[in-house]
Amino acid sequence: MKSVKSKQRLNEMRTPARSKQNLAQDRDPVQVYCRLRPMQRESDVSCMKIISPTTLLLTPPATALSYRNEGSKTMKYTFKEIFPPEASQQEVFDKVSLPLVEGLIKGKNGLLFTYGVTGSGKTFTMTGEPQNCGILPRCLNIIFKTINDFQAHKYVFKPDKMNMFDIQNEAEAMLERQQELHKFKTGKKNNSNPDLAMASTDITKVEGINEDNQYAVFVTYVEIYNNSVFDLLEDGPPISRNLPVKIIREDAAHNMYVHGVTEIEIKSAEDAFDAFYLGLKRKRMAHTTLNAESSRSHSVFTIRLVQAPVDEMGEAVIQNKKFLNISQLSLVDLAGSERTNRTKNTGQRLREAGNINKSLMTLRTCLEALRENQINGANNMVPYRESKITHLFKNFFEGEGQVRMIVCANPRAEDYDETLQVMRFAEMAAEVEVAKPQVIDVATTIGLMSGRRKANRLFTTARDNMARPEAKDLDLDLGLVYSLGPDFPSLELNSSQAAHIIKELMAHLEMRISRRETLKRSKAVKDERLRSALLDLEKESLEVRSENSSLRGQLAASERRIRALEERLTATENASLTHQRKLAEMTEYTSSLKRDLQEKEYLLNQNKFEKEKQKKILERKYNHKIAAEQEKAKEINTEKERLRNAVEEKENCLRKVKEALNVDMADRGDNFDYPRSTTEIGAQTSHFTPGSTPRALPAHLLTPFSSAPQSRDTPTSRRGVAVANPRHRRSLSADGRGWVEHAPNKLVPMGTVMKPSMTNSKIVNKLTTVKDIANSKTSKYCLISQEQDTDGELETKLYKGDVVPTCGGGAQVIFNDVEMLKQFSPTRESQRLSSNSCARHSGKRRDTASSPPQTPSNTSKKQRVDDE
Ligand SMILES: Nc1ncnc2c1ncn2[C@@H]1O[C@H](COP(=O)(O)OP(=O)(O)OP(=O)(O)O)[C@@H](O)[C@H]1O
Repeated sequence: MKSVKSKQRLNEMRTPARSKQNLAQDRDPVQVYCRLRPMQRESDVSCMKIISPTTLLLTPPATALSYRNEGSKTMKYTFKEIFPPEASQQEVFDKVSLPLVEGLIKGKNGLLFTYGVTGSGKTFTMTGEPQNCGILPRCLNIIFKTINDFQAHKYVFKPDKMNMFDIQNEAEAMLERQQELHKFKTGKKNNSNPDLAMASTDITKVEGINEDNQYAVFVTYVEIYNNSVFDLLEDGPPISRNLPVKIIREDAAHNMYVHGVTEIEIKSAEDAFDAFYLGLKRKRMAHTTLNAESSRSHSVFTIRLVQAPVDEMGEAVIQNKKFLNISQLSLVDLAGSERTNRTKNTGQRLREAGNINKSLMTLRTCLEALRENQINGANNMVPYRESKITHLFKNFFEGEGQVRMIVCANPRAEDYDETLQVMRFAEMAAEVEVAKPQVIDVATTIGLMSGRRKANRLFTTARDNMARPEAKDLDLDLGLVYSLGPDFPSLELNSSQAAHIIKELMAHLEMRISRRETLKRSKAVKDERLRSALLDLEKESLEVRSENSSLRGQLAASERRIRALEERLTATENASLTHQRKLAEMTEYTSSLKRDLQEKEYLLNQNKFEKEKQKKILERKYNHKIAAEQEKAKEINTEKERLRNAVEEKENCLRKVKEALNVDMADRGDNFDYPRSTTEIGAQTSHFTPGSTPRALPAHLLTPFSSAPQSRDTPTSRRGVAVANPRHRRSLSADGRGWVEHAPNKLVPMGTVMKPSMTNSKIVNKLTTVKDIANSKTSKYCLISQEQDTDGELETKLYKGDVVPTCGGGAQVIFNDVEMLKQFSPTRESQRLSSNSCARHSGKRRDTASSPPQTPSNTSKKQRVDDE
């Protein structure tokens, strides 16, 4: 009979659905929390104030509709708890969701939904952000942390497509795992998401897990859009316009479920995130296809935890579907409520808004009806079926479970009217009561002792340890496993087999009695052993105690020593502090010195830089000057070239004249022999050109008084035509530009008529300073010298040159002409003969083919010599 009863209890405990008899059960109100989001802009005005951890005050702004109707009447709303804008995700999770997860682990159902105006933070609260995850990822994390060591192998529990689960044995499960492995190898894609950073959130375990159960987690993710249910985890192509709409059905235990929904078995939090992100991705793709927005749909993520007890050996799951416990936690992110006339939506949006508002209104109506029924004991029909969302969660309100709601609110005044509606709904929802879930430990009802799995583990460890060589001397009794044997056989008494069943039962009971006796005996032996072990322990304990008291004495002495050391340490620390202070001062002083040094180094560098700059400027200037000098030298060369050309031209002219004269004389019968060429003339003139070879010039061009050339063979001489050489002036020829006349102190007066005279000149006897020639006025230089020739005649030479400024600021004299003045007596033969040598100049003698005219009046003769 006991077995029948336990069967009944098992059937009751399996699902969230409870029939009307639950009304008599303990009930809990729907727990409503409120979370305020931070204001987006500083200019936003808040219409809310938290006046206590549970009370919120709403003040209507002048722009609100309700202000027109009700004036500035403030409204107070009470919640289980209010989370201010600065509340963290962890805080919200700990207060709201952790108890639901604890319930789930213990086999209880839970429903959590976020409700609020669009943009009030529902999704932020439920899903969160990658680095600041919300309730959903935290739930997944903590569930897996808790059940990790007690998970069943994959496919041991398998959805039966009717909202229940089958249990497979290890071999079947392994076969399916292998098939899955093969599927993966043949290219099943991985949906891992980079946002999995959420997985790293550090969350501790939930306490109180039943260690004698094996667990498996299954998830589904559906979306309710325009009052149609879509499966977000369905395999296949991304959601298209032909969305397969799912229907809601009731299972054998009167639980509502989405028929044909994809339920994925999850083995780790990472797998769960993969599934969640796959759903999110499909949701976004679907919304893009449908041109919809995420806030326009309700999304429901359901975690189902299946647990079943392990057998008496503590190893495998008991292969009995009836022992399964299925608990579920549904996390619902409701679409944002809004007033259509405020958003001015049209077309598709208006339809969406209409559907959202309709489903939220249905939720409200259902809760109102429930509340009425609960308060007044009425039996009004609750219109769950009018909306998919209420239809799906009917069991939570009709059956057992914990229902929690987070009302998200944006405190800005703009949202006041919508927020007011949300608050009214929340107030009403908080009055609805839901039956407290009851959970029965199946194992105890069927006589299984707790700690089976632990015992099995210890047993296995001990057996493994015994196999180790160091344990061979140990006397261990692994003994019996304390179990009364297999399950009771079927106890259903029907007339035909009653005798047989009773017989079977008697045999079973006898076996159990004998087993009990054996166990008792074994227990007595073990008790005895335990007692002696305890005695040994007691003895050991006494020894330890005495040792302990001696150690205490030592400890006290040590403590005294430590105190003394501590005092010394304090004194040393004080001294150290003083030193540190000094060190800090010195460091400060050093750093100030360093700063000074750096400043000075900086100035030094600046000076250096300035100097470099100056140097560069000077170099540039100097280079300019050199370039100018070179330019000038080039000009001079060009000028010289021009003059040379002019001389050549004139030479040509003269040659032509000479030829003409020759012809003329020949006509007249004169036989006058002129030199044929300039080489015959022998007189050479050279311009001063640094590095150039002196060029030949006809002699008659070199002498100011040169007459027509006369042949030596010719007895008669004839005066030639005086030709003016523009370059070679005769006496008084110095032009008017600034001359420096450098003459010896005592010039011998010669009493000549052809006295060189230089106007605008400066006479110096000695060049003492550079300024004598290096100034802007001086451009010519003349050095006058007097010597005696071999005949004792006085010879005056004028070395003439151009003063050219140099780039260094000085001047150089380039000698380009020598004038010579010489007197001799016409009566002296020797003097006459030597007249030819007059054309000679120190080291550079010129031979003139023609002699100057031998006239008495022409006693003074001047010859020009171009010299370097
Ligand atoms: N408590 C909060 N702290 C910081 N930011 C928040 C908070 N609540 C909401 N937000 C921010 O506000 C914005 C809107 O939030 P969210 O998308 O969660 O609103 P919603 O109510 O889900 O909107 P909808 O109904 O349109 O989907 C997001 O950028 C989110 O990051």
